[in-house]
Amino acid sequence: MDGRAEAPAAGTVLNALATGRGSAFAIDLTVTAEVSLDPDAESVTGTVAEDADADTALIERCVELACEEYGDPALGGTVETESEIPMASGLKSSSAAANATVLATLSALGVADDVTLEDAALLGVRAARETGVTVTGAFDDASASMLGGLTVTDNTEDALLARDDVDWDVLVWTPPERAYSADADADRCARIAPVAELVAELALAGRYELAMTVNGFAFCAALDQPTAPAVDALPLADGVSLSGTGPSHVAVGPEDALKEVRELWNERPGTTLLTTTRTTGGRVLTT
Ligand SMILES: Nc1ncnc2c1ncn2[C@@H]1O[C@H](COP(=O)(O)OP(=O)(O)O)[C@@H](O)[C@H]1O
Ligand SMILES: O=C(O)C1=C[C@@H](OP(=O)(O)O)[C@@H](O)[C@H](O)C1
Repeated sequence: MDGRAEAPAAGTVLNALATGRGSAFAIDLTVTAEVSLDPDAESVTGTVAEDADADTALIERCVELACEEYGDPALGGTVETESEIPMASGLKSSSAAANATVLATLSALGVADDVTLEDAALLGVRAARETGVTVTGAFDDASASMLGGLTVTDNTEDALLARDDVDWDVLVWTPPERAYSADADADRCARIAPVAELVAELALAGRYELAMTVNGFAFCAALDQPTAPAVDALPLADGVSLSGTGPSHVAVGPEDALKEVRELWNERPGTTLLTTTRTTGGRVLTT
């Protein structure tokens, strides 16, 4: 009973830590998960290909919950992820790893076609809450990764408020530091709720690029992240924001403009990457 699946990373339009409402868009960097289920195995053992010391509780819980809900809770086995997404950098590696793992498990159980992508994403959100890797559940990030395109959600109710296809070039700057979302200062984020309300209104009106720019300045202030990368990017890009709780930043706009921003961001420590949005989200792969 084997299954394989992939799911993409995402960038932020609205960070949900202020009000519970969030918005994110899928980008073309992926996590692949391989699951092998075994009735004789006593538990689920996870491995992260790039990092032998990484916390595997999230992906192990995803396999367990998918077996409990759609198969046999007594099943054990293995899960291994292989990822292009830097971990704990604001690019939603946790949501993508959870989504890929849930889909790979459903495929191993032979029920992937019977479960909607939204329900599969909600199972990953449950696993993320249970293993403490999230503050709000991060259904904004999970839905963008699983459904592709751009989503707006209310994470307090795990409700999908809107989904849209966007077709953007995307520049990502990833500093060398890591920032685990579970460690973010949620109380300071809650203080900027009036700005987050405005960002939600802009996003629900389809003014995504302006929404993300306002989000970026506000959350950089709340989370003590630098605003200079946004000031570098703003005259050139259509939108720029701190992604999630950082430290990565994302900018969207015409490719030529993003190449100019890249030259400025390349002077900072870390790496830059030019990619695109993705309208397809999580999917089962052949084993
Ligand atoms: N490739 C992966 N495989 C397994 N688990 C992962 C992977 N990437 C992230 N995670 C889980 O997600 C946690 C990081 O989540 P988080 O701080 O929210 O970062 P991000 O912003 O990248 O989602 C890790 O500690 C780990 O539990
Ligand atoms: O844990 C959470 O509830 C969230 C974490 C943040 O993302 P990162 O995990 O990318 O920092 C944020 O953008 C998201 O809206 C909600």
